[in-house]
Amino acid sequence: MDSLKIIGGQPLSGEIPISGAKNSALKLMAACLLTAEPVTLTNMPNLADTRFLSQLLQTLGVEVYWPKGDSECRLNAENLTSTIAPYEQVRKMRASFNVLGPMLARYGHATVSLPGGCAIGARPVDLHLQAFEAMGADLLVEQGYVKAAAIHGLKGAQIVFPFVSVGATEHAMLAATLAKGETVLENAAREPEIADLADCLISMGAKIEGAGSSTITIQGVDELHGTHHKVMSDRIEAGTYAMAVAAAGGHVTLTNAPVGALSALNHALRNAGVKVEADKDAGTIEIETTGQPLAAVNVDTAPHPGFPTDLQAQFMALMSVARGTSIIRENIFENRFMHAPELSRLGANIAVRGSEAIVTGVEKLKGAPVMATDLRASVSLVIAGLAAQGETTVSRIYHLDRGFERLEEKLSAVGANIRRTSEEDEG
Ligand SMILES: CC(=O)N[C@H]1[C@@H](OP(=O)(O)OP(=O)(O)OC[C@H]2O[C@@H](n3ccc(=O)[nH]c3=O)[C@H](O)[C@@H]2O)O[C@H](CO)[C@@H](O)[C@@H]1O
Ligand SMILES: C=C(OP(=O)(O)O)C(=O)O
Repeated sequence: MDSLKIIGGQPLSGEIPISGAKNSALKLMAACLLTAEPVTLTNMPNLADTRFLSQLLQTLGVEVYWPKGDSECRLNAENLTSTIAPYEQVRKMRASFNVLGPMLARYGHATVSLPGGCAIGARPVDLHLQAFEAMGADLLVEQGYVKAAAIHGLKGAQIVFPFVSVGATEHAMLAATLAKGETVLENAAREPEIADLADCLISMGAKIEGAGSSTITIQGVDELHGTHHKVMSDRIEAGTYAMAVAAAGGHVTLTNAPVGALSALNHALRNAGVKVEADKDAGTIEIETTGQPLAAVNVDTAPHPGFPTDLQAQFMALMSVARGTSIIRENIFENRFMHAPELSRLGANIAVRGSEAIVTGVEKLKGAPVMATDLRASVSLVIAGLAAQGETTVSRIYHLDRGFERLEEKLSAVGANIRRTSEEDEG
């Protein structure tokens, strides 16, 4: 199993290119199931998650042309050979559940295992299922699988989500593109990845209005066609590197950055005393520290445009070295503080009380062996390791490989002392 060895204390300087967004790419890949024509996605991130989904799509009969390391991926779902997505593949990743809606909408039936994903809470799929039922599907949940049928096709519906769900919004939108009549999604998620998915679907012939707002209206069409679509840049990756620079110190420009999608983080970083310059035309975000200690800042995670839960662990690592006490509230997932005890191994002072973490900044963290527990928790340990004195070893980094493309290469290029080791290297 691979680990990362980090010698902290090096300031970072230079440029970090931001990859395509994992959380957008996965739903865009699922969209290929809606059409018999090829869908070509560019700016695709090469990640364990996107490669897993490509394997699942191939199991269903999708022809995938995606050479190793390439950022262009061509998907052709002309002839599906199966509409059953098996447990062994779906359990690995939450977003693989999103193949259900497109297959149900195009073929009138689909059987998909209940999903896996990061262990950050219970993560039921009841809102997804309620949306399909409202669209006329018959559902049976049996032996860990959702069996869905809509023999005469899905029909448009008025769906009011009781709370905001990114996955359910995307899933209902995907299915509604081929339903008969109008679907209105109320209290829809407003994450930038939803607008990216809608843009791609519109370029395939879908009729969608309001994506990016809390009411999305979809007029179903009879069929969709192929398209070329560029995956949006990863705001979580960009935010993570911004915090790595803030924690380690230095001056870095993030290129191909999702300018405009990170306002809650930028606001928090500026309040902490970090210089943040976003240039929309150039697609860059410049991050620079002043040499002064960071100020403690409170954050509450919330659906977009609030502070993203996927940046909460990284912000906790940053606040571990700020001056004063910050309160971090996690409002989206009920079990997303697993990085706190690991950060404490490096000397962080964090008390967790329910959905609140009280972080009292220390002057210096000290390197230690730590273990990654989920994707964003893992990268928070990398950030802390970059800021710490001495050597930190982060083990179980297969979590990191799910969502960060060439992490150690990108960080080394700006001066970080970080390298990947495998058990064989250790002898
Ligand atoms: C692959 C992907 O894009 N993952 C992202 C997506 O996850 P995901 O789409 O799973 O997150 P949701 O927005 O759906 O989850 C929000 C909350 O709603 C709950 N819920 C959700 C659906 C449902 O049917 N019932 C229910 O109770 C969840 O348990 C959670 O507490 O959005 C999250 C919130 O921004 C991010 O942290 C994840 O990185
Ligand atoms: C929680 C995440 O992913 P998933 O929803 O696939 O578990 C994430 O990207 O931070």
